[in-house]
Amino acid sequence: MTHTDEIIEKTERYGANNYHPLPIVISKAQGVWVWDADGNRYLDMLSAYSALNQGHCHPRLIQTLKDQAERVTLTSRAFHNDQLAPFYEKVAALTKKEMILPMNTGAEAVETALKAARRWAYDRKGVKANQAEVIVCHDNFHGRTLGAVSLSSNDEYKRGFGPLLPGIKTIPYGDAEALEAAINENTAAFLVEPIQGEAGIIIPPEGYLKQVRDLCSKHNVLFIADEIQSGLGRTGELFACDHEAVEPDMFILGKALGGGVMPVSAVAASKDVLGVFEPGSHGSTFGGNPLACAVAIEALNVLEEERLVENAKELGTYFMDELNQLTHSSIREVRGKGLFIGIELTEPARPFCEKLKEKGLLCKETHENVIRFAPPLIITKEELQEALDHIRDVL
Ligand SMILES: Cc1ncc(COP(=O)(O)O)c(CNc2cccc(C(=O)O)c2)c1O
Repeated sequence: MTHTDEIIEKTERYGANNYHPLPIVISKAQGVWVWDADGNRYLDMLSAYSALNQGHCHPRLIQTLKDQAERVTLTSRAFHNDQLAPFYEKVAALTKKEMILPMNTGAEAVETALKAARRWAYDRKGVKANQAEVIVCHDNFHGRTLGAVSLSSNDEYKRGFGPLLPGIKTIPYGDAEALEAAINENTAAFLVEPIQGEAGIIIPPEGYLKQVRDLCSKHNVLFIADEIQSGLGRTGELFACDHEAVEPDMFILGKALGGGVMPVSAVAASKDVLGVFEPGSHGSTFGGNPLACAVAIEALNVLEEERLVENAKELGTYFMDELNQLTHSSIREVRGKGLFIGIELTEPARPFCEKLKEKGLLCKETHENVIRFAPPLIITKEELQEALDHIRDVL
């Protein structure tokens, strides 16, 4: 039995069966590369679903982690710490928002956004108590907590977890008319992924985000952009909303905000929105901890100073052009923006992901028949060409 086999056997013996991972055990990682327990090297084309935009174990992030870990790691919010204010300042400048609320996971930030939107509806918009509604899109993915799965249209995410949150309306993605029809005087917010990730890299029609912006302004509804997966350079712009020069009322950030080193998420909005929270109304033990904040500040510095957004735009265009020349009969569509790309097949994608793994390329199927490619944004053209060599062998 190999070391890989031993690890997988123990995982299956003790671990809850809530994932179906590829049969690979990663024991080392650096940049775009990972190594399995038996010393085989792979090109990571998934980036932990866009949490590793800066690449694995970025030296600047590891050094920041070590330095901060020797100073202070956690204070709770019962006291100030010297990393939180600089984190606030950095994220506020990045999002052009007045106020930030720090959390840890993406789902926690989504829950925060839902609470802020509902309270804003009651305290600022005058919606009657417990009547606030939030509009979301079919095939959304906003996390696995009970509030987040209440938003989902996917039964496998919801079965057996009821009763779920009331006050949720679901409309087709990309349909601005459906949004206007769903809005009423109780609508607090429209929560949307500017590009849907887990649905299979679904890009809305050109102009959709601008229509959303105009409708939400017209009807005094909060436009909340969940940029946890699409943000921080992934699509070739800083935020996916930037493709249409649209400013949402609220950004939800996560994943690469922590540089793939620490769980860090945040909600960014105006004082009018995030000012609805008063002491004791919301919080988190680890939210805004100094270790996470120090790493997040450096993760954003790396994003800017290593020009990762520009790299994603330039290499994303190259990658898409090359993928569009594939001729495999099972390819239905190649779609994406920047280095956020999906190949939709006419058959299950899993076997192709397993073949690519055998070639030394790691990716994962999403929604059964889509292969998603989302490499770290530090990837070079030469590394992308190596990935393309493997992809051409399989597709
Ligand atoms: C758009 C979006 N919003 C919220 C979340 C939730 O973030 P957290 O996972 O940090 O709570 C995501 C997460 N995206 C995502 C993608 C693929 C797998 C998984 C998984 O739960 O294993 C999660 C996401 O892609």
